Amino acid sequence: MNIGIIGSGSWGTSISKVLLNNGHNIKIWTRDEHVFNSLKNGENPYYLPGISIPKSIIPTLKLEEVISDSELIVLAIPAQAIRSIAEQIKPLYSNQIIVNLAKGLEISTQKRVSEILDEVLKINKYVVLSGPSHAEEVARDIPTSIVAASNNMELAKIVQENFSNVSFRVYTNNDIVGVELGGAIKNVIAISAGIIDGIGGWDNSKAALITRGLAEITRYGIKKGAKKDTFSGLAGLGDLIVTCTSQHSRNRYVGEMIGRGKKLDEIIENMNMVAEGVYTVKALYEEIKDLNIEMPITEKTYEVLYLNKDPRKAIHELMMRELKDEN
Ligand SMILES: NC(=O)C1=CN([C@@H]2O[C@H](COP(=O)(O)OP(=O)(O)OC[C@H]3O[C@@H](n4cnc5c(N)ncnc54)[C@H](O)[C@@H]3O)[C@@H](O)[C@H]2O)C=CC1
Ligand SMILES: O=C(CO)COP(=O)(O)O
Repeated sequence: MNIGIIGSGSWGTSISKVLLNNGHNIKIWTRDEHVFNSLKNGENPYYLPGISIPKSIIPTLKLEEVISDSELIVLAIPAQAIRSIAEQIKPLYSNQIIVNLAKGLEISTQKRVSEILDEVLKINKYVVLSGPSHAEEVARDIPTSIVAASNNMELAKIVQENFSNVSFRVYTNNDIVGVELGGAIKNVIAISAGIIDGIGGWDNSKAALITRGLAEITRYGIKKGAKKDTFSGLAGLGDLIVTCTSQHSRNRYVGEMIGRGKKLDEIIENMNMVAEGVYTVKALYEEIKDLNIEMPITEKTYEVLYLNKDPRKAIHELMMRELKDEN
C-alpha cells in the first residue's frame, strides 16, 4: 500500500519502520525542518535517538504530498493537534482509511479523536490503533501486541493484515469508544503512578493505583457507551500496565518529576515529546463533575497538577475517602 504518516515524533517514526518492513511505500510528514533533514540522513535523533531509519521512508514538509497518493493515512500527532490537522487535510482528503494513533481527549470539547474527525471530515473509514506499544521498543522490533478498532470490521482487518508482522501482532476489536477511552485515560493514571515513583517507589500503592485506576476508567467508559470487556484487554489493562511501569513512559515521567517536587511548567518545558495525560486530565476534570462520575484518582491528579495540591496530601485524601465495597 501507499501509506502517508502525519507526524514524525517517536510513534510516527517508529510505526513507519514497521510499515516499511511490511513492504509498504511510506511517506512521512513533519512540520520541522530539522527533523526533515535528519530523516533524509537516516535518523531522527530528536525523537528516536540511536535508531537508524531507512532512507526509503520518504520525509516531506508538504502535507499534500502524504495525502494525495496515499491509500491509507496514519495520524501520529497529539490529540490537541487533531482538529487543526483535520481542517488542513480536508480539501485534500478523498475518503482514504484513516488510522489514528493519538491517545487523548480534546480539552475544550472532551471529544475523542474519532468524534473530532467525524465533525471535521465526516469520516466513515476510521480505525484506531492502541495498546501497550512504546515507540522505543517497537522501533527495536521487540514483540508487541496491539488492537485495531473500527465500526467496520473489514477496515479493522485491513489494518490488522497490513500492520502485523512477527514482532507486531494486531488484534481486531469493534469497540472504538472503549479503545479510544482506554488509551486516553490511562495516561492520567500513569501520571499518578509516576507521582508514587517520585515520592517513594511504593509497590503496594502503585498496584492499588493501577487497579483502582482501571476501575475508574471502566466506570467512565461504560457511561460513555464503551464495552466493559475492552478495559480488561490490551487497550485497557495492557496499556495501563505498560504506561504506569515503563521507563519509556512520558506520562509516568511527568508524574515522577512532580513527586520529586518539580513544577509542571518546568517539566513540560524540558520535554520535547507530548505527555497526553497532562491535557486529558483537564478535559476530564470538569466533565466528571458535571456527569457525576466517580473518578477520585483523576480528580486528585488534576488537583496536584493544576491546583498546587501537595501530592502527599492527595494520597492521604484518597486513603481517607469513605470506606466502600470494591465493586
Ligand atoms: N511515543 C509512543 O510510544 C506512543 C505514543 N502514542 C500516542 O501517539 C501520539 C503522538 O505521540 P508521540 O509520537 O509520542 O509524540 P511526539 O511528541 O514524539 O511527536 C509528536 C509529533 O507531532 C507533531 N506535532 C505536535 N504538535 C503538532 C501540531 N499542533 N500540529 C502538527 N504537528 C504537531 C510534532 O512535531 C511531532 O512530529 C500521542 O497521542 C501519544 O499518546 C501512542 C502509542 C505509543
Ligand atoms: O501509549 C503509550 C504506550 O502504549 C505511550 O505512553 P507515554 O506517552 O506515557 O510514553
